[in-house]
Amino acid sequence: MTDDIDAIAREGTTDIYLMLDFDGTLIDLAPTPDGIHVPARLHGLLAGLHAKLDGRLCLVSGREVAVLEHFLPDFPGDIFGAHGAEARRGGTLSRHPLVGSPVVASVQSQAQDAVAQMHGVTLETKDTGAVIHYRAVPQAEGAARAAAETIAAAAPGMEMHTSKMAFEIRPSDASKAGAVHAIIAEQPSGIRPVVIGDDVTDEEAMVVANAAGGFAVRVGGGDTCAAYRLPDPAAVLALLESWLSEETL
Ligand SMILES: O=P(O)(O)OC[C@H]1O[C@H](O[C@H]2O[C@H](CO)[C@@H](O)[C@H](O)[C@H]2O)[C@H](O)[C@@H](O)[C@@H]1O
Repeated sequence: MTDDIDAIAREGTTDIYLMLDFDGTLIDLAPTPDGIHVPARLHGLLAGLHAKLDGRLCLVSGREVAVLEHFLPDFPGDIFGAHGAEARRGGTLSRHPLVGSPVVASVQSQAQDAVAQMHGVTLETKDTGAVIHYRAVPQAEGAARAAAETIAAAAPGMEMHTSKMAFEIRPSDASKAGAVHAIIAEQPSGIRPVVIGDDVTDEEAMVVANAAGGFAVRVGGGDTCAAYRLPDPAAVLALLESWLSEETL
């Protein structure tokens, strides 16, 4: 494991397919999901690198595709959203079969009732499920977890997943690993998948990238299967800038 940004940069861009997480990787975490700040230079950086990589750059995020389109309106690449339960590929959006279902509606309704009982805990709804956030009241973690587990256990086809100061109920067959598998299956041999992420939800994608001959970069702390580590999103942007400015032989 190394946190040497230069060592990662030397991996080069000639044969990589770059898969980027959003929160905590490209942008700093914030008190609320809507409270994030997107650095102005990120837009041009992603567009420039997408072009340099001949399109081999995508987002793989827990956020919904529509939310990512809101924060990154000019992003030209493919977007895997809602932990792989949604995908915008070549401009066409596909969504998990549970979107719009009574199952998801019931999950959201129960989650709304649950957070109403927990002071400071908030609800983020997605068309694929619900997220119970306790960042403002860390002492509510146990109650939030119990509520999310109970709701998920009663929802066919859904599971509870742990995120940063949050518990999400989402389709059990959706994952960031599935997104990486889909990309790899389309690429010619010799292209190395590269996953950069900060959370436990990114680790399953990193495992796939490693197994396919690529590599991963973990942002921040936590156990990881990644070969590299960077301290924060500022370092990730510096890496991307380094890759963008490298001379291709
Ligand atoms: O896969 P990601 O792109 O990293 O998205 C993961 C989740 O990110 C968001 O929640 C996290 O970031 C918030 C803003 O910084 C923070 O307030 C929250 O505590 C974090 O859990 C987003 O709200 C979720 O929907 C994403 O699944």
